[in-house]
Amino acid sequence: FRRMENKKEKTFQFVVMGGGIAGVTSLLVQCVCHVSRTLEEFDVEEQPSSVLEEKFPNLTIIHSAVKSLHTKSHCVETADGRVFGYKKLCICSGARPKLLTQDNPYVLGIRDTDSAQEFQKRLSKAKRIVIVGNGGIALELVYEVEGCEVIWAVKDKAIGNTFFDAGAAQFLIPSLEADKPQAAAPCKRPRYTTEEAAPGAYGHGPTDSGSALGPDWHEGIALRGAEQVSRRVSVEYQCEVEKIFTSEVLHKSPQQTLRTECGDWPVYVRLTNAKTFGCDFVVSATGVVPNTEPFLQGNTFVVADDGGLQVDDHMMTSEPDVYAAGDVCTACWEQSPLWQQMRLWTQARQMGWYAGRCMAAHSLSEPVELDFCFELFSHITKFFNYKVVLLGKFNGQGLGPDHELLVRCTKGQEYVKVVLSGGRMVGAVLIGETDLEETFENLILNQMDLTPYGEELLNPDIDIEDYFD
Ligand SMILES: Cc1cc2nc3c(=O)[nH]c(=O)nc-3n(C[C@H](O)[C@H](O)[C@H](O)COP(=O)(O)OP(=O)(O)OC[C@H]3O[C@@H](n4cnc5c(N)ncnc54)[C@H](O)[C@@H]3O)c2cc1C
Ligand SMILES: NC(=O)C1=CN([C@@H]2O[C@H](COP(=O)(O)OP(=O)(O)OC[C@H]3O[C@@H](n4cnc5c(N)ncnc54)[C@H](OP(=O)(O)O)[C@@H]3O)[C@@H](O)[C@H]2O)C=CC1
Repeated sequence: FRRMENKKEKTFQFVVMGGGIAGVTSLLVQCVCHVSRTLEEFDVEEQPSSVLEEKFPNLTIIHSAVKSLHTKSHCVETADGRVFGYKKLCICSGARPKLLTQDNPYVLGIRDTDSAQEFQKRLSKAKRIVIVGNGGIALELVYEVEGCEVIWAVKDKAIGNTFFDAGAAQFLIPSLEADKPQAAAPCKRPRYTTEEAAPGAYGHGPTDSGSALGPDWHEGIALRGAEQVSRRVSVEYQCEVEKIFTSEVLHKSPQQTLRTECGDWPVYVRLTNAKTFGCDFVVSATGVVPNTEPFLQGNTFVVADDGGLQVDDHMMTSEPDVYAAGDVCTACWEQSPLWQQMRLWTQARQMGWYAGRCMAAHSLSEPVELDFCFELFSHITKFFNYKVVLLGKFNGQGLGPDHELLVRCTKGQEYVKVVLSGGRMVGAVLIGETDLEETFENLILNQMDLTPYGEELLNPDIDIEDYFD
């Protein structure tokens, strides 16, 4: 304790750890709070750290990873050996890909600019890749990759299990078989990217990654393989990876026939459905693990089952004066029946913003209430070139059999699913230009009894927006 006390170079009121969206939002709240207590809005834009420091005289940016945290002496030690004290600390260290196997050069994960560039480089020489996983990254890649055969291995009966049900999957599947529309709509949202990190800025090991890519990351990046084909995806349902082995192993094994069957490839993937595919490399799009390692040793953080730092309704971890936000944390407060955590850009931003507000309020001994954004889960994204809006318990999460579904689907145009519980709307999946999101968001929030409307709720001839206005 005394040794760390003596090593402290400086003690800051607030220390935010991590330069992703959660960290940036959280620290800007600190800066904004010091400039004006009433300022509530700001834009996140990429700027050199010197410009930020000039704009916010109370801000110091340190380009070094945190290698250890000493909660008892309220200080962090950076990879370059410096020690900084804090009054309040917010951990925003994000997450990293949960790879199928570690240290296999043929198994890639995608997280930050570097890993995306590596993927792009390897893809440009590839004729066939295997993508494993059934969530966000896999959904984006199978649609975007061209000029390369894709084998997509999913554990489930339908595609996209983290975002929608089998009905929505069935609606989307034909888009995988059709050609991509030529003139893609231009990206309207600003993309969130990072500057190249200074060499060694993030140390080694799990912390040497940059910030997560986030929405629209593949806009403007050519995801093209070495073949002259357009998109060619084969989905292998209800299977997992049994084994990944290289051609050297194959040469030594008695399974010579396998080589004749599968062709000559640098790496082979054996699936639990007994099929083996040779490929140039494997993309492990199998979720994330929160980056907590450097902070756990010597401290007594309560860690959730998914590996995240548990936080309460003030974004506080179990350690005094330590907050956490974004992918690194797990929301463990009593949640609104219409919200759930998913490791998403929007939630990282909301958590960062709210954590910043809580830190400022606690320092000023002011009360702070759980932010309204945690009342209702909402996510807007794009899959297979369709706008996708997810609201509330969009997949009936945690509702058991006690819920009812209403579905409206027009092939190639829209898929609308409403989840009702006790006659009230608790969730919705809207795919395509449905224009229903605002009305449904209101209906979910006001919990109006919709029993009298029955299936008319999704009658396309009724202007529902007008009706409930
Ligand atoms: C390919 C891809 C596409 C995505 N697309 C979408 C999408 O379309 N929509 C959506 O909502 N979400 C999307 N996401 C998820 C979203 O990007 C993340 O949920 C979000 O960016 C997490 O933000 P964060 O700030 O918590 O973590 P991160 O962005 O991971 O930032 C963590 C930061 O902490 C730093 N760090 C780590 N360890 C240390 C340490 N010891 N010391 C100091 N710094 C450290 C890292 O270098 C990094 O800067 C996508 C993710 C990926 C990978
Ligand atoms: N447009 C968007 O909103 C996007 C969001 N993201 C976010 O980025 C992060 C990383 O994306 P991603 O890696 O796709 O993670 P996701 O959590 O979205 O999906 C991971 C998928 O991999 C499956 N899986 C896990 N382990 C295995 C295994 N051993 N074998 C086979 N399948 C497995 C999971 O199944 P199960 O669920 O059954 O465990 C799940 O289907 C996520 O937080 C995601 O939400 C990424 C891209 C786009």
